[in-house]
Amino acid sequence: MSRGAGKENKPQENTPRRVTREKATHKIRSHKFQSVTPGTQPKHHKLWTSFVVVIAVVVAMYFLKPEKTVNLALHNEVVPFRFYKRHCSQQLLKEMHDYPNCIPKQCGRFVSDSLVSSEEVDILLKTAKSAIGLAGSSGGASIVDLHSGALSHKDKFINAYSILEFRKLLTKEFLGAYKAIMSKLKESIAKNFLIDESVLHLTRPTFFSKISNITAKTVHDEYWHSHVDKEQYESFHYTSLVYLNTYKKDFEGGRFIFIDGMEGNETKFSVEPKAGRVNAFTSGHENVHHIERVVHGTRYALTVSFTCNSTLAVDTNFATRYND
Ligand SMILES: O=C(O)CCC(=O)C(=O)O
Ligand SMILES: [Fe+2]
Repeated sequence: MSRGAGKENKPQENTPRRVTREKATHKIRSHKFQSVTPGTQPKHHKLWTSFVVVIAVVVAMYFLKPEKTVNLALHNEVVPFRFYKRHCSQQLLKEMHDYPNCIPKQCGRFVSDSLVSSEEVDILLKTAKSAIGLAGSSGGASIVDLHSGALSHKDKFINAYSILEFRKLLTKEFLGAYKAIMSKLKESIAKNFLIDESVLHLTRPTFFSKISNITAKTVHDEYWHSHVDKEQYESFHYTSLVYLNTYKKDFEGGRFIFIDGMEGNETKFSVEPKAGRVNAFTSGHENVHHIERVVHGTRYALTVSFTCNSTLAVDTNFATRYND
């Protein structure tokens, strides 16, 4: 371990290392009570110093080891399509037992910048800003779910459909873009997880989110905890996210992070949000994730969920009755 000790007790040919180490230890012990001449440092002190330094470095390296973060998609690159395969978790397979045709033939995650057009993103972002702007959480995270009408308001939720201005936001242009995006997401999820599209159903919550660095006031504002979507939202089997604005340009922090592996030996995969980018994945334990805290600016996204359970399906024609 210590270079000094190695030199001083250089083992003879055929001398087992263990014996040599014992000698070194003995030597150190036998010097224990020797007096020290001021200004000089006895050899055993040097040995101890080196030993302590080496231990400190090893401990520091263990605790300060650089996090293994792989970039799945950077904000300043164009990702036509990128798939990262994962083994399906046992929990997900067990839970999907009742929906055999809906079980993914491969689990994992994919990112695509080519599914949603910039015109569609503009329409979604404009509506998300206006809708959440009608109320909004007093903490850092607000949502509006178009299907249930849940809209964050201070420290609770109100029904957005009770607000006339909200209903007016559901224009034909917006609903057309929303429906088109839903069907592209569904098609792409079915294609990439190798299932038939007919077994997938849009479900809720499917919602716009707005995140800023305002201090959390309730648990609903604490968006940064790592979680499994299947546990957080029971209806989810497949999750997709459409980012409506861009990391580094519109906000700092707020990257989406997949966390693979056991605690202490994790590998993280980051997806940097970018306007129009889709991030989709199977909703089980194979895709534990969290959002990094937003430290500056405002992040907007749309969470879209699909279920295999047809009794939990929601309709994209949800708003037509309010819009005639
Ligand atoms: O907005 C995101 O990037 C992720 C949101 C999320 O993890 C969730 O809604 O469960
Ligand atoms: Fe999530």
